[in-house]
Amino acid sequence: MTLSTVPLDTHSRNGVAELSQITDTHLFADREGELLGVATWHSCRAVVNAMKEELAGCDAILATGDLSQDQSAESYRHFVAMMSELTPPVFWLPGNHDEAPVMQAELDAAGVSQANHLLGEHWQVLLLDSQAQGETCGRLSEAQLTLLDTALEHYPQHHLLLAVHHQAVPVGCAWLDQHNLRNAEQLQVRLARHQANSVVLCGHVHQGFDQVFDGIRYLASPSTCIQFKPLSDDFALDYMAPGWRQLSLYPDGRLSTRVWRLPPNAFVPDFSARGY
Ligand SMILES: Nc1ncnc2c1ncn2[C@@H]1O[C@@H]2COP(=O)(O)O[C@H]2[C@H]1O
Ligand SMILES: [Fe+2]
Repeated sequence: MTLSTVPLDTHSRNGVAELSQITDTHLFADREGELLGVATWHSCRAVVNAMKEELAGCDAILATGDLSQDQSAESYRHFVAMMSELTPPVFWLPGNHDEAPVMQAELDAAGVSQANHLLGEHWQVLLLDSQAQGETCGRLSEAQLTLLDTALEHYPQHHLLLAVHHQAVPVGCAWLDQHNLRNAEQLQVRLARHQANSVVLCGHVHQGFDQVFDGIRYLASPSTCIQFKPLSDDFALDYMAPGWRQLSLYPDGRLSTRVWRLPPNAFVPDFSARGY
């Protein structure tokens, strides 16, 4: 496994790289398929429609896993069909619900980039695979950690946006934090040695999150379908609407970001559900 690098062209002003993140679409082969009362194709459709309005100047879109709920080829085709409506190139990594070979085949066939490293003038974006076969939690293999080592060795002055499906720090939901990135410290020791800024971006937790631990900023983002309630020990859904994240990467290493959401009460889930 080697770095597959593509240029991160900054079409926007003053060398600022503009990215968007879409995550945890949980699509089914059947467009009417529901996850806890939310028809995930329809909620993803609505998010993508809303995203389109905000993509002017966007340089790349990051899809951070759990794209499928049923691991079907058709579910990935639905994803690709929606992404093909967007102008910026899309880059992806797998989540615990994904079936990586099926996903890879479908995304390859559709020409979605397999690159795992985007290199701009001041920033690099690295997409890592944290899937642990058959498990809900995540783990970075030696091969994935080597990718990180290589990126940091080759581009020590570049600020790093590291995208990975699982959360590397607790988000404060006990039931979700048991499904975390198990060897997060392997990542953290490497980022601590990096001379430039590091920001870690994940999906998986279906909620907005933005906190700094030991000088590293950790971001998580809403799903395009169901949302999990922040700071709940037991499984709990949230009233917040589906959404996505927008990120601006500045030449001096600053990163500004915001979460966009559909209007309140769009795609209300079944609040009696206790899990899936
Ligand atoms: N009630 C529950 N308790 C613990 N884990 C759960 C529960 N319900 C679902 N999960 C798992 O937690 C995961 C969190 O997000 P995912 O979409 O990856 O998939 C979810 C399920 O695999
Ligand atoms: Fe997940």
